[in-house]
Amino acid sequence: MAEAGGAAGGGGDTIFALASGSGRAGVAVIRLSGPAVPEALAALVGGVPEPRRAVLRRLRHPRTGEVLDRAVVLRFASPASFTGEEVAELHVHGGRAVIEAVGEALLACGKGIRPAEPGEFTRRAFLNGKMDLTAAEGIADLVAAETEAQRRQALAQAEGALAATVAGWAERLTRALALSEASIDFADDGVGDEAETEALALAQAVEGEMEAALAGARRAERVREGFRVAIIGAPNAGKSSLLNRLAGREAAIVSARAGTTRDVIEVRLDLGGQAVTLADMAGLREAEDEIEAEGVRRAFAWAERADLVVAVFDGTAEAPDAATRVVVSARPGGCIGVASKSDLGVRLAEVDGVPLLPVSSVTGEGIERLAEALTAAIAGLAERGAGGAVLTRARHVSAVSSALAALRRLPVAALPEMRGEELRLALRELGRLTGRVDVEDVLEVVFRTFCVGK
Ligand SMILES: Nc1nc2c(ncn2[C@@H]2O[C@H](COP(=O)(O)OP(=O)(O)OP(=O)(O)O)[C@@H](O)[C@H]2O)c(=O)[nH]1
Repeated sequence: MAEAGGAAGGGGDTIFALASGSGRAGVAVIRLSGPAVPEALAALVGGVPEPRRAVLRRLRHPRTGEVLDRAVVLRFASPASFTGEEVAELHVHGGRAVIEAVGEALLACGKGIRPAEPGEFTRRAFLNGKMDLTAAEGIADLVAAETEAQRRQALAQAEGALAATVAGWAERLTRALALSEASIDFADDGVGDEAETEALALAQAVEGEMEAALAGARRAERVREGFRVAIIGAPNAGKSSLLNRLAGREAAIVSARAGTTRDVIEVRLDLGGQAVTLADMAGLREAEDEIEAEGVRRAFAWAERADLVVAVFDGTAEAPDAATRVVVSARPGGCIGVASKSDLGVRLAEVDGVPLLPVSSVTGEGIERLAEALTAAIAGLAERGAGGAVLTRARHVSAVSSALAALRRLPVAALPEMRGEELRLALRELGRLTGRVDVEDVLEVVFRTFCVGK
């Protein structure tokens, strides 16, 4: 971390932002970080409180002396703070006017005090060596987490689970590099071969762990972003009605006219603690016009990338429709079959060995069972490949893939010098992952997604 740390973290400015949510609330927390925090506190509350002791103070405008609010003030002295800088929290009453007045008072303190950019607190924490880049990402995910699984995964990452795994890989590869170099130096003494063998063994073990981590990455990414479930079926099969029933609200338009849904309609659900994006789409058939044709194309594309498909067959029909049947047969195991409109009597019980669950969006029959089946299927997907290092983002996957590619080239590298080069390359990729090297180009990508106040 040392390379990225140091004075670069503060940039001299002192920043502030509302750290709690916007909107009326009992308490709002305004957070400050930077060298001018003690002076700002002196100007606002008439003194600099002892670190880590909550004190109740009148908060005054530094120029007019007008009392703005009574606040609980909490100060953290550098470096023992979230950002590593001087930090303070002002717990004020959570009204809009209070928050605005305090913001204005802070600006009136001068001394390079300004509102924070999104993610700037965490960015400073990272630059001051308080956490690595993966932990910073974990914090962003934790703030954004909507479900239990997301919260758990994000917290583990924020607490350094991925960083620890990567550090373990880097340590062994560094040792392999040292051995590899020693083998060049001592080639004549006969110890070279032994060192070389040990270096390769170390690299191979890391290789295996990286492969396992990459295999679990899709699952981790899904936990973070939500699993994708497509509702497919013929026009008028009852897809939109089913989506509305499952979502518990009228998200999609239901109409007796076939071909009503033309674009993909997505709703977010929490199924057993997992975030799920459930999508209703155009009915699969020969489209009657260009717009519908585009809808059908999008439907196929969405369904293809889906983690799970709910195939809706019109339960009152004598035979299953061909297009939906094709999709079902193409996804053995990745499909839940439904016979819709069960209140009108069901004639279809299974399609090509896939049992159909009778469901009625009118009476609600079977909806609970369908939700349970979906929850179990998603839980199964989330379980698959669980454990080990968790690569939650494309950025992680790309860095580990590149490192792995370098390690795979090791055994075929003709010269020991070339092997050293590959090991350095792999280490560099791991450094990018944690933010130890090439920081600037990844910083923007990582912190762009943060909210203000974090
Ligand atoms: N009796 C009964 N009618 C239903 C049920 N589900 C849907 N319908 C009716 O079937 C028709 C089509 O329903 P939708 O939900 O719009 O079907 P869809 O598959 O989304 O249709 P498209 O958007 O055209 O692809 C509407 O008239 C609904 O009222 C059900 O469970 N029972």
